[in-house]
Amino acid sequence: MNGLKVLVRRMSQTKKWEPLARVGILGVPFEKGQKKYGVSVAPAALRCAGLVEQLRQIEGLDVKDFGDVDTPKSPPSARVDNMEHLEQVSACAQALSVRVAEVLRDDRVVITIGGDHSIGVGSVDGHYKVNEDMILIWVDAHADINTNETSDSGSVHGMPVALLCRELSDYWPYLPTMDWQVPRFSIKNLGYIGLRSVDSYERLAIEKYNIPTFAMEDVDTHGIKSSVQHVLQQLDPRGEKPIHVSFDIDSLDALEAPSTGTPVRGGLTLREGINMMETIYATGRLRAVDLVEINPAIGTDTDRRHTIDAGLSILKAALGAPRRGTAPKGVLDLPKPTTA
Ligand SMILES: NC(=[NH2+])NCCC[C@H](N)C(=O)O
Repeated sequence: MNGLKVLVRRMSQTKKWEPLARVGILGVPFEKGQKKYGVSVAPAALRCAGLVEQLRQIEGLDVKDFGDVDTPKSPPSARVDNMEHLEQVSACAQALSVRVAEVLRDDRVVITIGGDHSIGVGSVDGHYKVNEDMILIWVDAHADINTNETSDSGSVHGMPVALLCRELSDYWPYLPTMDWQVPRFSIKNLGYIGLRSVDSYERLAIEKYNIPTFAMEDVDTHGIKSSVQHVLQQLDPRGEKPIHVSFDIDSLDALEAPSTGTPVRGGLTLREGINMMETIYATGRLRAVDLVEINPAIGTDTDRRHTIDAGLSILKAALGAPRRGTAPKGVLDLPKPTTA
């Protein structure tokens, strides 16, 4: 076959991606991956603030709320190998993984509302089961790639990435209760945006595995849009893989999203967050978004409102809400001016 024919055949084989106009929401009221009270009420707080109604306003979007994932009711277990509440974290992630896969198989973009970032183990595991070729963009102030040995806090919300990646599996001891989770996701499919609080061993891991990382200083240099485009390009130059965005609200500057457990100043503006999500939406390949670490129990009423609003804006951008508004369909002109 000549070169042209091969090219034509290859082009016709490449899947044409379009945004999915169907969405499923899952709430995960879980907070045992960190130490502060409150992050488990975020799904209820976001629903109260109009999560479902606001998403339904996006033209053509079919929104289904699948309710909350069952979270473990057992009393908090002891620390295992410097991992607080490992048993609960594991049970929650296992339940979430099953539910995420169900929503994806129903042909919907899955929106997972945490909960703390330890739930990323469940959402990414569930996504991987359906789309083995997925890429993962971890948007966060922190890298969350500690192991039990490198973590100072013992909080599992600082470890989900390390639990997920198969290349890091040798760095873990045997973890009781985690048998269900086989780390098969490859670190080669991971990218970071927004980092500005990275522990020393985390830095080592990022360098060792050459993880495409646009930390805040890189976002300053390149701008948010081309930072996102660079990460996507590095992970998937041909643009053919489904995308999972795990969005920690603390990637936003602490002034924009104050109600969160581990805030860090100097982060993304809400506009940058929105721009990032619009850019990813435009690829047509976004299939899963986690929104985690909103803690409505932290700060004042205004802090809470700003943080929840910021989260809603991020989700709307991820689902194609146009910032410039849409004109009414079939209407050709403005209403007649009323003359006095
Ligand atoms: N998802 C988060 N907010 N993570 C914060 C992690 C903080 C710190 N690196 C730790 O491992 O404890």
